Amino acid sequence: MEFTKGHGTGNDFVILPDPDGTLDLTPGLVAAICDRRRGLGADGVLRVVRAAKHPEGVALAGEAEWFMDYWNSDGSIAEMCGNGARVFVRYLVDTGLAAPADAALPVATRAGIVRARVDGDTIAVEMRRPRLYDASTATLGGLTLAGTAVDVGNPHLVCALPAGLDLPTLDLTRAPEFDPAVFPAGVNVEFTAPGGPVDGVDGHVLMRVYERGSAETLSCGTGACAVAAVALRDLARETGVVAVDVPGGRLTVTVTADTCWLAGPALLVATGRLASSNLPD
Ligand SMILES: N[C@@H](CCC[C@H](N)C(=O)O)C(=O)O
Repeated sequence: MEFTKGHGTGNDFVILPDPDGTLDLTPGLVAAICDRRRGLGADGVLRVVRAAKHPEGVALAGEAEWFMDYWNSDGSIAEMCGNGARVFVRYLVDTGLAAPADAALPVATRAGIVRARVDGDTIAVEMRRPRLYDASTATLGGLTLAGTAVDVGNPHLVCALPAGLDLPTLDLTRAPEFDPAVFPAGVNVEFTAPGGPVDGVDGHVLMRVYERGSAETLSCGTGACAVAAVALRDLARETGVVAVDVPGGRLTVTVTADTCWLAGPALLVATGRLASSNLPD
C-alpha cells in the first residue's frame, strides 16, 4: 500500500491514494497505521478517493472530483478536518491530480464542499462559517471551565482559561470531560489564552486542543476556526481576521459573512510503502 506523509502546522496525516475506492479501510487498520510506535504514526488518515467512487462523496461528484475520506487516529470517522483538507489539497496539487487553478479548487468532504487556494507553502481552505451555540463546560483534572459550543461541520467546545491558569503547562494527557447531552457524538475541546498584538489582524489567540478521536494534537484547523469565531464574538464583530497560534505554528482565520477561510502551511514530508502483512486486516 503506497502512502504519503504530510502535515499542516504539525497536525500530521498519512495520505492513502485510493482513486477507485477499492481499499478496505477499517478502524483497526487506521489505528494501526496511526500508532506512533508500531505504525507510521499520525493524527489521522486521509484517503484520496474519487467522489464518484465513495458512497458519501457520490452526491457531490458533480461539484468536486475528489473526496477527502478523513479518519481520526483511533479509527473513528469525522465530518471535517481543516488541516486535513489543506494537506489533502497539497497532495492533489503536488502529485498532479489537480491543478493549482486560479479559481478555488473544490474538494468534497462529509461536511460538504470546501474550496482551496494554493500560494507557495500556504494553502487556504474556505469552509462554512462557524455556528456558535450554547454555553457548556469542560472539566479537566477537577477544574471546570466555561466554554462555547461551536459547529464547524464537526463539534467544538472553546474554553478560555481564567486568569492564573497557564496554557503551556495545562495537562492534556487525559481527555477533558464534557456534557454528553450537548455533545452526543463527542467534541473537540479548545483551550485558549489571549495573544499579544499582531499587525494586520483583528484578534490574536493562543490555543491548545484535545481532539475527539486523536487526543492532544499540535494543531486543529476547524478548532482554530471555532476559536476565531468566539474571539470575534467577544470583540462584538461579525467578521474579521484572527491569528491563532497553536503549538505547531500559526493559522490565520478569516471569517466573512458566509464562510471561513483557514490559512497556513501544508507540506508533504515522505512517501513510501506500508508492509500490509504486518498490519491488521
Ligand atoms: N485536526 C482536524 C480535526 C479532525 C477531526 C476531529 N478530531 C473530530 O473528530 O471532529 C482539523 O484540523 O480540523
